[in-house]
Amino acid sequence: MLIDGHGRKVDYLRVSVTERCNFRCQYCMPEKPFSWVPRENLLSYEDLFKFVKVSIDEGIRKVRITGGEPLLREGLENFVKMIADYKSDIDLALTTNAYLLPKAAQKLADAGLKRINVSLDSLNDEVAAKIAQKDVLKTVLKGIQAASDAGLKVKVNCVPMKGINDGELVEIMDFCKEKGYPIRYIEYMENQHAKDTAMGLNSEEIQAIIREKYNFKMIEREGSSPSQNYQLEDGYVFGIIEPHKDDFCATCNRIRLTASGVLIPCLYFEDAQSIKEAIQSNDIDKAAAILKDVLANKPEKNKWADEEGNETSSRAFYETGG
Ligand SMILES: Nc1nc2c(ncn2[C@@H]2O[C@H](COP(=O)(O)OP(=O)(O)OP(=O)(O)O)[C@@H](O)[C@H]2O)c(=O)[nH]1
Ligand SMILES: C[S@@+](CC[C@H](N)C(=O)[O-])C[C@H]1O[C@@H](n2cnc3c(N)ncnc32)[C@H](O)[C@@H]1O
Ligand code: SF4
Ligand code: SF4
Repeated sequence: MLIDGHGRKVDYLRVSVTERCNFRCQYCMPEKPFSWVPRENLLSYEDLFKFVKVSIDEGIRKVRITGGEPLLREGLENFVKMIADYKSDIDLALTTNAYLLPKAAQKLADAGLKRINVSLDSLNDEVAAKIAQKDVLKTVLKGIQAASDAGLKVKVNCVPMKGINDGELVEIMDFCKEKGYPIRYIEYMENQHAKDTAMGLNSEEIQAIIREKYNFKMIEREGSSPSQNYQLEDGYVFGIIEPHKDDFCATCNRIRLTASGVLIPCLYFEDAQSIKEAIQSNDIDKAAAILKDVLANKPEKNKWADEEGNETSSRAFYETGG
């Protein structure tokens, strides 16, 4: 079992396979980042898998593949298969913008992927294009349907932004409700890579908008998910990811590995250590020791809602995988 320096059990590894992306979401990477990690600095799938194996052996029970846009990296289904074949009862999932799912969904399901979380910020062509800075909506909707048709369990992520998509939060929920997908609204997290004008809605503001149409109550959190869940009177469950709440980090069970082998203890903080050399020299004991050291130094919480005001993170979401 893996326990961090604050006594929290850590059983969830998020692995970013690339920082590149085919979208430029305003809240994540509005301009093309000026220096992508060169391809030769990326860990191969075999090396990423070696670390996933170490983590599973040490107590990780949930692995999420993310990015950048993970489907941009060729052969992702091979990586999925390596993990699924190693331990079939791992909660293995993917977070994607869905654009490349029409072709990839069935291959991923065949390789052993169980579920998928997709980003859907708007159901309006122009608004979706404004957020992603590309005409994406039709293909995204096809991708989500392809995932569902391939038997993957789908959840939808939506980042509400003031003056951009806040007028359609209920409509997006109704779409998800009809399709049977749980939706989670994510509070925008301040960071230095987002568009300067980006402004998110907090949980209370999101709830007030939903309450204009639906009554709902707060319910228990589901397993190790970061989402606080709420239930409508007809039983439909939606979630809000509320990192600005004081107790959000109290139940943190997550650690992140980047595509170049940097192990990041927290989405928010700078401190991180590389497992690249240990993995590439097959020094498994050293990789396990780095994992434990990073966990021992995992910070207690973020400072997005510090007393002195929101503190902005220099961490890029496209690099850490969100
Ligand atoms: N601050 C913070 N935000 C997080 C954390 N984990 C997830 N999030 C936010 O929630 C977003 C959605 O997460 P997903 O990639 O869908 O994964 P998940 O919510 O853990 O997935 P489930 O297991 O299906 O609940 C992330 O991209 C982040 O924006 C966390 O540890 N800290
Ligand atoms: C970094 S993306 C990577 C996976 C994939 N490209 C996608 O968009 O689903 C993972 C998640 O991070 C979320 N995200 C990115 N920037 C964010 C921000 N500033 N605040 C809150 N969530 C953010 C996205 O909405 C998405 O759900
Ligand atoms: S949120 Fe995902 S899709 Fe949007 S720019 Fe970031 S990595 Fe790309
Ligand atoms: S901000 Fe850091 S400590 Fe808090 S939940 Fe996210 S990863 Fe965990």
